[in-house]
Amino acid sequence: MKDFNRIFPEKGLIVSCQALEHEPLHGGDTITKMAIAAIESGAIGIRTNGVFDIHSIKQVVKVPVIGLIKRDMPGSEIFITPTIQEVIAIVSAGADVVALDVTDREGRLEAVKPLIEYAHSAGVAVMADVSTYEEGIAAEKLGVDFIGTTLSGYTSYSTQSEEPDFELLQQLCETVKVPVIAEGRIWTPEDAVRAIRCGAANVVVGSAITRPQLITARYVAALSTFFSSEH
Ligand SMILES: CC(=O)N[C@H](C=O)[C@@H](O)[C@H](O)[C@H](O)COP(=O)(O)O
Repeated sequence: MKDFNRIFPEKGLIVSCQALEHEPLHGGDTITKMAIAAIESGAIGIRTNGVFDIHSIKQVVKVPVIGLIKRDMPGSEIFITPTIQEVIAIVSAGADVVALDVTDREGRLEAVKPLIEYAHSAGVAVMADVSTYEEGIAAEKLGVDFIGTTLSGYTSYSTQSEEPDFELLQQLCETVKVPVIAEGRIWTPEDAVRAIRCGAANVVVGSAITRPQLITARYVAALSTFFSSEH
């Protein structure tokens, strides 16, 4: 088990900087610049996807980087760091923490064991992205270093909501010994503070800071609602 306090000695904001191929900010050094901007403003860590961005961000920031690789596997719903190949690539790219899916789908709770072992053998911590309380408990038993509420709302059987899953966060914080990271649909500074009040060790914010297309869409939707209600 890694020493969480050594990786993130202070509580604070981790900014998720990610753009998949179909997203407008994908490519070049855009995501690295996002990460630099986040760090300049006080973020204590970065979460990012893919070997290129992990490696490039590690060259220019001193804060810990949580790395993941999203990969579509035919016939599978497991998307975040599905196999050991991705773990090896994330470790080689220099990430301080590997994030991976620890959901109760497709026998994953068994299949993920060698992925966790590999990261630990390389001296790299593991963040378990879970969607339910039971998965969080299972993740702790598997020896992960911290647990994120990342996948709540993204499995068919988890709570579906537009809001962050504060209930899951609170339940996990009250039960597990490993630090719990609040992640998923945190859109306001108030949400972030509420997450810390629930007992979160840190808060990951992604789209609300680094996906301008989604930020823009929220403003456009609010204005459209207003204009349509005028008539
Ligand atoms: C479900 C999934 O694939 N989540 C991904 C995990 O890395 C990212 O796309 C999210 O941006 C990240 O979890 C932060 O969440 P939010 O963008 O809601 O602040």
